[in-house]
Amino acid sequence: MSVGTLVILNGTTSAGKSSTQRALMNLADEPWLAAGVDHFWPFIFGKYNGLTPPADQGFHWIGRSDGATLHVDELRTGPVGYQFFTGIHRAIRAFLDTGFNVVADHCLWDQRLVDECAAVFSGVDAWMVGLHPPLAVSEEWERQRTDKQVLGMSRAVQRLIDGTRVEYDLTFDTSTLTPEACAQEILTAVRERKPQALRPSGASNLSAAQAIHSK
Ligand SMILES: Nc1ncnc2c1ncn2[C@@H]1O[C@H](COP(=O)(O)OP(=O)(O)OP(=O)(O)O)[C@@H](O)[C@H]1O
Repeated sequence: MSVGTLVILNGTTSAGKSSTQRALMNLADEPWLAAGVDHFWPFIFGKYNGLTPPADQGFHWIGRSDGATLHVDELRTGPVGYQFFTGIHRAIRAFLDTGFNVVADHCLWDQRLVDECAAVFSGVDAWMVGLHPPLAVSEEWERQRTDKQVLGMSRAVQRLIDGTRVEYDLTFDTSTLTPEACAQEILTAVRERKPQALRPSGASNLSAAQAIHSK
């Protein structure tokens, strides 16, 4: 059985990742699974994700809640948060190993996550796709959302992503393209060439890969 292809859609919150993911699944001739952060988030949703302990061990949002809306200034990831991401990456790898193609929404807000993806998805055709509308646009989409009452998250996560050394096979300004146009271009690239951006870049990556494969 051959290993499936992976498309990682990396971008801040309200960047258009889920919209592009849905479009890709609809446009593709073969099955693609949506398996990304949004889908696994309910696994940890609760006290390890929020403003107060024990969220400092998971996903610690620095900010305030005024009851209806969470105002976020900063995000910090604790050991439980990193462990959770490792589980997500390995679960995606398990789907790929069954032969499924996977399109994963992700917020690679830490170089450690980028390096871990390079290790876990070693040997997979893994496309790194950046979805980057101007921050003012993702903040406007954030304000308009009815499914989340959170402000400031888009800016906080964008700042973290900007601090990584992630490289991309493709990038899109989702403020100027429809999700369908982005998805079509990704599917064409997947058909016609090989991805190159996600690769181990140092000794720490090698040791991460060795650690994973020796388990
Ligand atoms: N190209 C676009 N044009 C107009 N609105 C868009 C576009 N892409 C996304 N949006 C809007 O922005 C909001 C967030 O989109 P989406 O859920 O796809 O983003 P996301 O990156 O997956 O966000 P999150 O990480 O918070 O789940 C939605 O209300 C969506 O309708």
